[in-house]
Amino acid sequence: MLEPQRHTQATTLGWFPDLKQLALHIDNIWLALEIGNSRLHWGLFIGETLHSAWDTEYLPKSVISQLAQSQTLDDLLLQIFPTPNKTDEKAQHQKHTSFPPSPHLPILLCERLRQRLRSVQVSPSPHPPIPSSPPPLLLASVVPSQTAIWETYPNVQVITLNEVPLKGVYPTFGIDRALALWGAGKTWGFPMLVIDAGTALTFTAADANQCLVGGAILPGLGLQFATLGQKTGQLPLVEISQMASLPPRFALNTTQAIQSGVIYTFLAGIKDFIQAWWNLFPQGKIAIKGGDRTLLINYLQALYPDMTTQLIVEPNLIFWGMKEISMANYK
Ligand SMILES: Nc1ncnc2c1ncn2[C@@H]1O[C@H](COP(=O)(O)OP(=O)(O)O)[C@@H](O)[C@H]1O
Ligand SMILES: CC(C)(COP(=O)(O)O)[C@@H](O)C(=O)NCCC(=O)O
Ligand SMILES: [K+]
Repeated sequence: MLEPQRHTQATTLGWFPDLKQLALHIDNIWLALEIGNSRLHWGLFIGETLHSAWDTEYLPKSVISQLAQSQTLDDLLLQIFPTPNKTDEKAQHQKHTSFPPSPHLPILLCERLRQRLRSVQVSPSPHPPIPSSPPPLLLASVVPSQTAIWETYPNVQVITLNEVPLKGVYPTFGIDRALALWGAGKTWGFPMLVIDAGTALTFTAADANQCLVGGAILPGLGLQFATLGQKTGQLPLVEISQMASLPPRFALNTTQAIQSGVIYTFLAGIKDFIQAWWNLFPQGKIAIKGGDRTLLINYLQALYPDMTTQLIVEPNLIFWGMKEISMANYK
């Protein structure tokens, strides 16, 4: 399987060839926010470089209105990631769930950036300007109630479907699917199929002409377990985290029977879509994203190793799509 280093690692400041060049970009810090049905996905960009990416839970309305008052980037990042005091560090960490990099990384890196910039002479000003009051926020959301809350942020631009140059889309097509497909295709080429293992599992494909072929939507892994737990009289709520390895297919207890039913049909369904895709486009590429991508890839690898080597795993596809759109807007 390909996990391209260039994209999946949070780019460190060292990525910039020299500090003067970095200083030129310091005014060009912007935040990308994708609102999914489970949580928020954040990207911190310096110019065209994705500097870091992380996930948080939905933020309360009160925090969002405070963000609008932020005078500096530090203020803003502190709102998104309140600095935990020593006693409730663990609680804070759990509240602001994230994958690595740590939620504090942007703050630490911004501080490091400031320190380094202070030591660089950049004409005409000895201290290059630090971005003032809320940096631009590029927003893509599939949750209208959340979009409404974030529209109160002063420097927000909500991306709509007509800004994504993908051809042949239908009016109710999800902006997350459009951006992920666009980002993947622009990065690795078309034809492209994106599999998003998020709240919903989605398949979304475009042909060599960058035209939507179509796709499919079904309940994601978490939703499948949750629905069985919630909508039946005597099935327990099974958590994904309880499944340390593939369960026996023919299970002899309830928990494993649920795990087996959900996971084996999930994987078989994905395999079937992949094969159908390759029947249509033998050279078609496939990229996988979403909160359950790692689990999925590990199990796909165990069951169908040959197929898995051809999959591109990339959590930040939507941010590549957003970057393309923002670059096009500036041209
Ligand atoms: N800390 C977490 N919070 C929520 N979901 C998580 C977390 N870690 C892993 N997941 C998995 O991610 C899936 C949701 O995927 P994600 O891409 O975050 O959703 P969305 O983009 O729809 O908000 C869930 O099925 C869950 O199993
Ligand atoms: C299918 C989705 C619910 C997926 O959302 P997610 O699981 O990523 O939160 C979202 O893309 C959406 O609301 N789409 C609109 C319908 C469509 O794409 O046809
Ligand atoms: K998503």
